[in-house]
Amino acid sequence: MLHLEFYDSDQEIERRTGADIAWVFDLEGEEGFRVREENVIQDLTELQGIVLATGGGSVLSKETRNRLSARGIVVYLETPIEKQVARTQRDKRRPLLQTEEAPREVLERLAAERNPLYAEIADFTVRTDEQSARAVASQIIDQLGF
Ligand SMILES: Nc1ncnc2c1ncn2[C@@H]1O[C@H](COP(=O)(O)OP(=O)(O)O)[C@@H](O)[C@H]1O
Ligand SMILES: O=C(O)C1=C[C@@H](OP(=O)(O)O)[C@@H](O)[C@H](O)C1
Repeated sequence: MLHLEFYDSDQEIERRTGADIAWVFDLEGEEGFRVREENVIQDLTELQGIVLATGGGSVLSKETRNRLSARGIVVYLETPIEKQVARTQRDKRRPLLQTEEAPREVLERLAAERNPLYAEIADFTVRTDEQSARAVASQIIDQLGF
């Protein structure tokens, strides 16, 4: 049976810094966070036999996009804005959403900038709004042909 190790770029940043993501944003701003994110993804994409969940903003880096495309099979988990709003509304750990601006507007702005970048590197896309996380995972496994 195939065994894949799971990594998450945010968790890896938190492990290396000993700080949570919100704290990294507070101390170093988004710019500092993005440098850390790029470095972590550079290291993790050197590994084999892993599943890597990246932060949603990681694709803003061209180097990261190139590394993900070159080293892995990229699955774009597509979620409509409506669902993104619902799933994040009680979560206080997302610094980009802790602003005066309405979450929906922020999410729409981020989507407009990022969706073309997700599309650019995705090997395939799975919608996450119509099914449970388990069903999404099973659909990905089917698509991969494992
Ligand atoms: N397919 C799904 N069905 C229902 N809830 C989901 C699904 N996928 C994610 N969620 C929920 O949405 C929230 C955000 O998910 P998360 O995986 O943290 O998103 P991301 O890492 O992309 O920001 C979590 O509370 C999670 O349980
Ligand atoms: O979209 C973004 O820019 C971010 C998404 C977060 O990760 P998730 O996509 O796992 O929520 C985390 O990296 C940080 O708060 C910034």
